[in-house]
Amino acid sequence: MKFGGSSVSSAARMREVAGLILAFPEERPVVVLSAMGKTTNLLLLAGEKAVGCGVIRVSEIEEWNLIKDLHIKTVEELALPRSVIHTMLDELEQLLKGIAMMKELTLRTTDYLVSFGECMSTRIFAAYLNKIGVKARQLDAFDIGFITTDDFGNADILEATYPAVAKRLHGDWIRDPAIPIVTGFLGKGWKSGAVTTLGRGGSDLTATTIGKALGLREIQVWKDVDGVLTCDPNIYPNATTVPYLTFEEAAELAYFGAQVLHPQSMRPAREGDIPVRVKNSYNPKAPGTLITKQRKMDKVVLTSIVLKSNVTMLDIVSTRMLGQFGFLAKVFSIFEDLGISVDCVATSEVSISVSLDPSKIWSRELIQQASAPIYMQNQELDHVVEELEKIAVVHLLQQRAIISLIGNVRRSSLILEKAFQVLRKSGVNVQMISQGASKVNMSLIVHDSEAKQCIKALHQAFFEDDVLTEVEEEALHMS
Ligand SMILES: Nc1ncnc2c1ncn2[C@@H]1O[C@H](COP(=O)(O)OP(=O)(O)O)[C@@H](O)[C@H]1O
Ligand SMILES: N[C@@H](CC(=O)OP(=O)(O)O)C(=O)O
Repeated sequence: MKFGGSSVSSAARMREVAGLILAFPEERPVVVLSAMGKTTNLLLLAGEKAVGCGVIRVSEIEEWNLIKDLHIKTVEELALPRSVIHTMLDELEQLLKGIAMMKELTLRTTDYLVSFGECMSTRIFAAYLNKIGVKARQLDAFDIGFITTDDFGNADILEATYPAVAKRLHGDWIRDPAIPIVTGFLGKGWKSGAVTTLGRGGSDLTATTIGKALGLREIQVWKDVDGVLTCDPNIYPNATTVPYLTFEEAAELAYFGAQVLHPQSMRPAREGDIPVRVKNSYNPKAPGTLITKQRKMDKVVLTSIVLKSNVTMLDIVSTRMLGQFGFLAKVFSIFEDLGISVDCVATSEVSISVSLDPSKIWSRELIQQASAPIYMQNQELDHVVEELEKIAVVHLLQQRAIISLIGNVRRSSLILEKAFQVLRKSGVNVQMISQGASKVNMSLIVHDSEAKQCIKALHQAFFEDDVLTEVEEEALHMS
């Protein structure tokens, strides 16, 4: 069972979560927790401020004080001794002073800094369960076998993790049975031995990794929404719960920007064929979303609409210095060399249009907060364009958005017909379309400023107009 930051944001929420775990007394759950509430963001901001504020003023950093007050208040309200987090808070303050002294914050130090969030939430929660008579054991993921690449900020879990984690959790249980309370989001770099993080929202991946390692019956991820919804409720509040999804649909949805699941989190669940249930810790009676290998698709047209904003597109037209194969290979080798990942692709004989994954071009944290400063985006993009211009004419299109229509591939013509009808009525011009042969995702690129309005119009047409048009009825009958 994984509980996200919103589920453990206060003492009251921790009591609720304890209640949810105890509601299944016959189960032997493994619990994964994220940092309390917005602690990860606060730690990142505190770190950035420490770089420039000087050692003496560290104690005045607003975010540091918010973190300290929240954790102390939680410990007090749960009637736990302060010693539960005392050492952690002291170490965290020392670290912030160290950053202030060095006047620099490397990616490696950033990962160590944000790890305090999960290290504290799990210590508090395990102490609380023990206090109410439920035997629990706090575990730091980086100490129990989560071995990752050394890509600080966005590390990948290595294969060796599965046997190591299984051995440790089994061993612990046999020696001294207790509910494991594991830090989400964290790992240990295999070369550096330092703490790494799995990318924002990475606790989902921690949970599915444990699920696969132990071959569990089900993985539950508890959030603050009734499951995976038909679109982001912050963009359009009429979004409704999607009751069933396949791993493939969920992975596409997450990869193309739905914040509700970590992009890589479906992989271990799919490999281990372990169902994932997304539930709402604020509304536990709601059935949530069940994600499995297969589901009945005959009545399914569209499943969900996802938005990825702040996307950069490159329109690359060959100068014909290379043949067609050589051209495509060269373009992709440039992206590979610069470590840039491509989301959508459309090609013709002599040109290729691609959209670039914003989180791979510049720092994830800056993207998370808002858009990165323009000078920073441009510096990194200039380099790509410079390389590409050796073989092509390149047009850079910024502030674009990818609208992904996740749905039934066998209904793709129907979905596209309806989508284009809606967009035409809204006066929106689609700038690029991308669809794989057997994929569940059709992506449309529009201007960022029009994207939210498009999502609303598409949602209304696909999910709120109860009467299916003639075309749809016909298509459904033909199946
Ligand atoms: N398609 C979607 N379905 C559900 N939630 C979504 C979707 N797209 C974006 N969200 C946002 O994701 C949030 C839940 O994800 P997250 O913040 O990572 O939860 P947690 O911190 O509890 O793990 C929701 O509160 C919602 O605002
Ligand atoms: N605390 C980390 C990891 C995580 O998974 O968080 P959440 O479950 O609250 O999205 C983050 O904010 O990215």
